[in-house]
Amino acid sequence: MTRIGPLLALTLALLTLLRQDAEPAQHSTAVLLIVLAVSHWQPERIWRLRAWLLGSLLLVMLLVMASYLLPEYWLSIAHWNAWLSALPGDAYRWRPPALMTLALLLLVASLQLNLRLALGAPLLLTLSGLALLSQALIQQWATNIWVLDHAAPPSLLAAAGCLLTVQASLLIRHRREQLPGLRRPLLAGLAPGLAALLFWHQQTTLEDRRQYHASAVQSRALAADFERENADHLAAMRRFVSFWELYDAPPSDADWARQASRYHQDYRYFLNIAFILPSSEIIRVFPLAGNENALGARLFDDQPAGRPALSEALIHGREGSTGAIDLLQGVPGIIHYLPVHSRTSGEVLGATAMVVSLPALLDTLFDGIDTRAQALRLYAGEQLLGEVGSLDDRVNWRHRFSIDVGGQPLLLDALPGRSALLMQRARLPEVGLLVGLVFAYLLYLVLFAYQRLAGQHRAAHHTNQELRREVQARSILQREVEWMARHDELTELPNRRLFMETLDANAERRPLSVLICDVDHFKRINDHLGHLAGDRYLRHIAEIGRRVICEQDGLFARYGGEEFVACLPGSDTAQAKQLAERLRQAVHQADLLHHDGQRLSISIGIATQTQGALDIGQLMQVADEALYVAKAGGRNRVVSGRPLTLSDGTCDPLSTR
Ligand SMILES: Nc1nc2c(ncn2[C@@H]2O[C@H](COP(=O)(O)OP(=O)(O)OP(=O)(O)O)[C@@H](O)[C@H]2O)c(=O)[nH]1
Repeated sequence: MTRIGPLLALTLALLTLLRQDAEPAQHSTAVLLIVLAVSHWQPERIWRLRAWLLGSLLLVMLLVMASYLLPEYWLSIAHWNAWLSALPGDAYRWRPPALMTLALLLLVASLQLNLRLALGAPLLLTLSGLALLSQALIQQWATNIWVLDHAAPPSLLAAAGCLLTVQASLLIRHRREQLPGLRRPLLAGLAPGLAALLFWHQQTTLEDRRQYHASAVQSRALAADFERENADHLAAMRRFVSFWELYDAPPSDADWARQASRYHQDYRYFLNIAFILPSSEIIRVFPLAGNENALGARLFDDQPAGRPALSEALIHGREGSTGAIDLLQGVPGIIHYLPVHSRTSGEVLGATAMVVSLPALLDTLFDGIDTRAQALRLYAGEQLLGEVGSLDDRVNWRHRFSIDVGGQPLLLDALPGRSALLMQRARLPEVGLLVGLVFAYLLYLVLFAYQRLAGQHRAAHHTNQELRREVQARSILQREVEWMARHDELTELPNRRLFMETLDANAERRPLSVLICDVDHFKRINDHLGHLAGDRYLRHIAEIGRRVICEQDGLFARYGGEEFVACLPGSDTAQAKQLAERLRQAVHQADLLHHDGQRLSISIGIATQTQGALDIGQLMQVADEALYVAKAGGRNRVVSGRPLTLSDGTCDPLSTR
């Protein structure tokens, strides 16, 4: 599609360009499409050509859009025409329709933006599609009272559609992974874009109707002027006739000339004012100059077209009017015949003829009318009686009015000129459309940026959470490691290290006792009941030790293997012995049996320091010796250690009491 599309668009545009009957606006649109189609190829060596083509296109289309937007009093159509005088015809007629210009402008812009999502290319393409679609739909709903051409022909719409499809497929192919995130900004941008298009359509239709009705009213006023002028000169001629009725005889030459000249002055379009005898002979005519051939003419014979009207006046004594006929003077005109009755006898003395030259009447009426604003044509039936104004560049409107001229119907056609209508035309529809589209574009950009930022924020938040979880896991691990460094995993008691640290921490405390407890014949438990049972026994002893020792604010720890130790700050030998005894008994009474049913027991050695500097090594050694004594003494007993030797060489006298 990316190769065939531009080729197809190029062909369609070329075919339109070659059509003889195409409007100038179609030619210019076709040229723009051809340049745009060529810009879709990306010649590797001459990539600058493409940038140059697109830049020029953008400039041209911005100028065209400006011509739709700028108020007439800022930059008049005459100015545009003067600048573009090199183009044949009226430059305004070369201007592509507004929606087509917009659709192409959006296509060029999205190509210039390299179809980047962050710069709004998807929205531009969608809006361009909407502009093309609405043109196709407008053609269906055409009201035929457009001032501006709103729709390009189907071939050009199809060409633009091809280029749009090419760009859309390129965008989908290259930015596929980012498309799912586009939904929200695209829909949000489309809503005001669509509203702007609808607003434009509604406003432009209203403006067309307003201009149509305004020009119809203007033309109707002209028709009314025409009828009024006709009624005025008839009324004047009736006054003229009543003067001759007072005269009661055919007028003399001098009198006729004097009276008729006044009326002729007021109504310049009277070719002449004549007096006709009942025999239809013209005996008086004013002005004589130019009407010499009329004087003496017998109208029944010489102007048969006017005979019925003249008979009305001369035979029946009523006003008669010829309608539009060819006059003796060789121009189209209307003759009104008004009978002149004798004041005394009432007989018809003759008739006054008022010969109206239609071209002169039209000149009088249309004097001062802007012939660029409208062309006027006057018909009698199918016969064209006169016209003013050029018929070039007219909109497709015709206001037709029937005018009663002395009982004869004439038709007045008013054909409004396009450039005058453009001058009076409001720019609101196009301005509204542009403002709406700019708003839609900005909304897209804001939402797109917001969505992208929100995505980045979510990713950062996710990473943060991961990091926090990692830190938590590591700190738990750290605590576990720290705990394990100071505790025994099997019994969960403090281990040897924590025991030593506790002793260090209580180095100043006196008295200070330690117990070393050893399970009696534990090997037998392992051997006969298995290591798992041995472990369970150790955990049970640990539980008993923790309960008993911690009650006295002491620390019960596993020293290693089946050996436990207790640190009893503030306990003298007696208190330590009492506690050790309670511990021993508690273990002995627990439900811990050897395989042969004998109760499990422990032996405990005690060492107490009541004064002097703490010597942990000696303290532990004394307790160990006491344990040895307890073992040697038959086990399941508590033995206090020997007195400790202080650093000054004296004995700790209270250490065994
Ligand atoms: N199940 C188990 N056994 C252990 C553990 N640590 C040490 N032991 C066992 O404890 C036993 C200690 O035995 P010995 O040192 O010979 O002493 P004993 O059998 O308790 O006899 P006396 O101390 O002389 O009363 C050994 O069989 C070790 O394998 C442990 O964590 N779990």
